[in-house]
This record gives sequence, C-alpha cells and structure tokens, in this order.
Amino acid sequence: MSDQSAFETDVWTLTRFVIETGRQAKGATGELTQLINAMLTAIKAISSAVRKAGLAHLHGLAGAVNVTGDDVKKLDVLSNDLVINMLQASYSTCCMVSEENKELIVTPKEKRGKYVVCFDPLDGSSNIDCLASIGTIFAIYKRISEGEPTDKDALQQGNNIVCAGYALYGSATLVALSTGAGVNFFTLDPAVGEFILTERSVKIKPKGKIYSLNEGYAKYFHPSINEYLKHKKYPEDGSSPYGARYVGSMVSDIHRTIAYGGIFMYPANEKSPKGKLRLLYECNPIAFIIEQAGGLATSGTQRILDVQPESLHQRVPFVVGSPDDVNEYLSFVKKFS
Ligand SMILES: O=P(O)(O)OC[C@H]1O[C@](O)(COP(=O)(O)O)[C@@H](O)[C@@H]1O
Ligand SMILES: [Mg+2]
Ligand SMILES: [Mg+2]
Ligand SMILES: [Mg+2]
Repeated sequence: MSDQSAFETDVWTLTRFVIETGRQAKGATGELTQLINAMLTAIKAISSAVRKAGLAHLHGLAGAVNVTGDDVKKLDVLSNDLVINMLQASYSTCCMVSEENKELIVTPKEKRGKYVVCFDPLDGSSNIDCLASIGTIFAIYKRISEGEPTDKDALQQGNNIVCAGYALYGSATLVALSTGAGVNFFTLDPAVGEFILTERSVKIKPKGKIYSLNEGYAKYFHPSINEYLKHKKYPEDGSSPYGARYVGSMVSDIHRTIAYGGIFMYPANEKSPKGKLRLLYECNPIAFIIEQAGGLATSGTQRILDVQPESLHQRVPFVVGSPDDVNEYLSFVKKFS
C-alpha cells in the first residue's frame, strides 16, 4: 500500500483486481471480467439479503425439495434467482449448472457468451435459521461445444477450470478467488460496497491441528476412516490430539481449513456411498482453490480435479486440506485397501 494515512486512497478493490488481471491476459476480450463482476454483484446482493433475512421474513422453507433431496429454503431460491439473472445479464455465459435446478440452465440465445458456470448459490442452508455462517461457491469453464449448449459443456474435469471462488457470509463477507495464479482474499467494505484485497497469495499450512467432519456418521464409516480418527484423538507417538471443528457449512469449514490448516472430510458412508457433496458445484471449485493455496483434494482414490463428471448432480467423497494431513489420511486408505 502506497499511503500510510488512516484512510487508504489507492485501494485494490476486487473489481480493480479483476480488470487489471484481465487486461494483462493475452488475447483477453473482457468477457471473463464481465462475468466475474456479475457474480460479485450477485454475491453482494446475497450478502445483503443474508444480513437482513430475519427482518425481511427470509428465514424458513420455500416448500420444495431439490434434485439431490435437500429441503429448499427461501434464501436458496432468492440466491439462485440472483445468480442466474446477474450472470445471464452479463452476456458472457452460454449455460449454467445450479444445485437448485435439475436440468442445465441454457442462456437465451441473444445473451450468450463463451463461458459455463457451475454454482451452489447458497451453501450450508441448514444453517440459515440459526444465523451460522453460510456461503456461495462457483466454478467457471470455457464451453467446449458449438451450437446449442449441452450437458457436455458442463461435464468437464475440474482441471479445465478458468476461475473459481467462494463467498463466505460470516462475521464479515469475504470472497476467495483464483484464476489459476494463486488465491487472494477480498473482504467486503459495506460502507463502500466493494470487496477490498485483504490477503494476497494465500498459502495453507503444510500441517494443521484440526480435523473436521460429521462424526455422527461414524457407525456407517469405512474402518479406514474410523482408524484415522482414532489416530487423531489418541496419537501413538505421544503428540497432542487434534482439535475437532465442524460447522456443517462447507464454505465455513473450508475457509477455516485454509486459514488455520488441518483436514476437512465428507467421506463415503454406508448410507451415502458417494458421500453428500456434489462434484460440479461444491467439490471442484473448492478443490481448485485448495490446490492453488498449496493443499490437496482427493476422493480417497483419485485427485478431485481429475474426476471425469458423468452427471450434473453427481456426488463424490471429499477429503481436502493441508498436504501432510491429507497424505496421512491416504496412508490409512492404503493400509485398508
Ligand atoms: O449435515 P451434514 O450431513 O453434515 O452435511 C453438511 C454439508 O451439507 C452442506 O450443507 C450441503 O450444502 P447445501 O446447503 O448447499 O445443500 C454442506 O455445506 C455441508 O458440508
Ligand atoms: Mg442444498
Ligand atoms: Mg452446498
Ligand atoms: Mg446450496
């Protein structure tokens, strides 16, 4: 920062950051910049709705069940509508996949651009009514077909991600963003209505002190998971046991994992043989961000970004975090295979 006075006069806002990096990219047309800015507008509007949800009668159920069996909340619907409308109005998308829409969302012909966006408009919606932190997750790809957009455009490996990010509506509203050159954090200054760069080139610790999962399902876990958890609670080498944290909003649990280090897991269990989290709009964008911060993301048998998607709402077991912690977990998988 150039100015040492209390009031910063040359601030790096996220809008400025996106314009600058867009300008530097070879052959850039500005379409990705337009798309990211539209996403940020949706995120600001969702943040505002989240902050006044209780006052604006936005708590509670919308009265439907979505394609993966979740009860849909009023804020899920509002967030979904905001993201779809803002993105379509940016003239930069051809199709989208949302947790809340069974089918591919195809942009009207006259508003089409070259990008595909997969998103979870509101993550952790079971936490809305108790005022715990929630989020939004997204991944952006270039379309791969010509003519009418099809599912094929969205069924791309995470390896093809052009840009991914998440917004966390926590004690502050924060956006983590990566275009493949590291991860940056931006915090919303509500007075200005802009996201301000607060942490550049974020790196996750090689090893943490926290494990995070819904341990209530232990009865249904594979023995390798329970053995690993036992090792975290009763370390044989005399080291201190790990602390346990689990919000139940993935964005919160992931943001803590990046900020403090450690491991987050939503493994398969007997009741959910592929776990709960969905590949296209939950696991892939988070895996991209975690890897960009120096961490690892695996299904237990495969790197998440290498998984070839077969359907829009498919689930995948998900284990992510500090590299040493994820590798230690993988050694337990190996022992039991
Ligand atoms: O209640 P469980 O089984 O622990 O599941 C919690 C997980 O479900 C989710 O809430 C699913 O996300 P949605 O709220 O977007 O459906 C994740 O954020 C979280 O990690
Ligand atoms: Mg849901
Ligand atoms: Mg979610
Ligand atoms: Mg959701």
